[in-house]
Amino acid sequence: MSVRCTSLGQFIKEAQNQGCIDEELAALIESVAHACTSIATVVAQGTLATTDGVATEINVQGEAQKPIDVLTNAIMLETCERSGALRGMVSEEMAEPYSLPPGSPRGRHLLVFDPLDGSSNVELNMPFGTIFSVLRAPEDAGELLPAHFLQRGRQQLAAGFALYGAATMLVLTLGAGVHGFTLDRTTGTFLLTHPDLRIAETTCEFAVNASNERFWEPPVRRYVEECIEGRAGPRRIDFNMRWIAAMVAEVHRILLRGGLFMYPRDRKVPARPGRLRLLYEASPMAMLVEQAGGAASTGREPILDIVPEVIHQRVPVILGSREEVERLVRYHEIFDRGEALVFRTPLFNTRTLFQADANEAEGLPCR
Ligand SMILES: O=P(O)(O)OC[C@H]1O[C@](O)(COP(=O)(O)O)[C@@H](O)[C@@H]1O
Ligand SMILES: [Mg+2]
Ligand SMILES: [Mg+2]
Repeated sequence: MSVRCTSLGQFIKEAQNQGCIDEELAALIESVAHACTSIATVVAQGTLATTDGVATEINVQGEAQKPIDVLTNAIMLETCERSGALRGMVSEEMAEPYSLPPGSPRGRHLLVFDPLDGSSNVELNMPFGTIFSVLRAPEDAGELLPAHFLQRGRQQLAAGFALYGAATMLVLTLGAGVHGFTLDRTTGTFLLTHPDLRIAETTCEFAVNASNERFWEPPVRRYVEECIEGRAGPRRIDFNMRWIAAMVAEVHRILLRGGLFMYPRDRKVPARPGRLRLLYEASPMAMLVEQAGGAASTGREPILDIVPEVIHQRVPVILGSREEVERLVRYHEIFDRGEALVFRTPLFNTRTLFQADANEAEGLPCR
């Protein structure tokens, strides 16, 4: 059978036969894929899918909750609670964990998701997606508690996202590589079109919301400044920049052609350390990126090592091609040791001896 003919169902069955996943997890992944197919059908209707695109509520994040956020959340809940694989779910759109209704078949897993990532793109007909992560439920089957979801990213059993673009794709890891499936709309089946995705180790493309530059910490400012200086700067290479405003689409691009994505720590909202949520944005994406040979860090620790404190916790995110993430981590280390990070200011364009030496002294490759 050619690779292009392998369906998601066959792929999951094969993983089950090889002992990589059990029957319950297989059923859960099928349910998530089914939910994403339903969401793809709904969002393909564009603004016709909901009566209006105006925010109705403020969610637990303090962000405007649009009708399409509510609708996609309901599709995820209703489809996945029937899988027989779940004890409960956490969603970006719900303040508390969701317990299965009485009588629903129960299982030993927890599902965590962002039903619509990049919701500001919806009314623009630009790409957005759904992010999900699967955790093991604790053995004791008592009342479902938020604490049950507070597991390190390394404990994820599976993670992935659906991208609703011109084509709908499901990108998945079961802990052994990353595989991309494209929805065949004629049959409603996901087909394996991108097996074993690997992130290029080096890149000259980065993605960051540069309008936040004044709120960043010095290591991030130095990194971006060096990229922007291009061939004339210490990196000696011209970089390209992208910003789609949907993490799903940024990570998808990075899986296909390398790159760096970050939503770093900033001082824009001093009370929060980052914009993206750990459990259902940063952790699943970090698992995918690591499984594809890339790296994912806050700048100070690997995202997958963070022990969550609350279910809607936010963290800084820097992920993608390994060499670039490692460079940013080194810049954070230099800064945290109290050593100066010197900038060439655009106004005076000064190149200090320290900066020229610093690159060589740290062994940073000047390309
Ligand atoms: O362009 P901005 O406003 O900085 O925000 C973009 C970021 O916000 C997000 O859309 C947040 O996700 P939600 O749409 O789920 O709130 C990320 O996907 C993206 O990286
Ligand atoms: Mg999101
Ligand atoms: Mg969202």
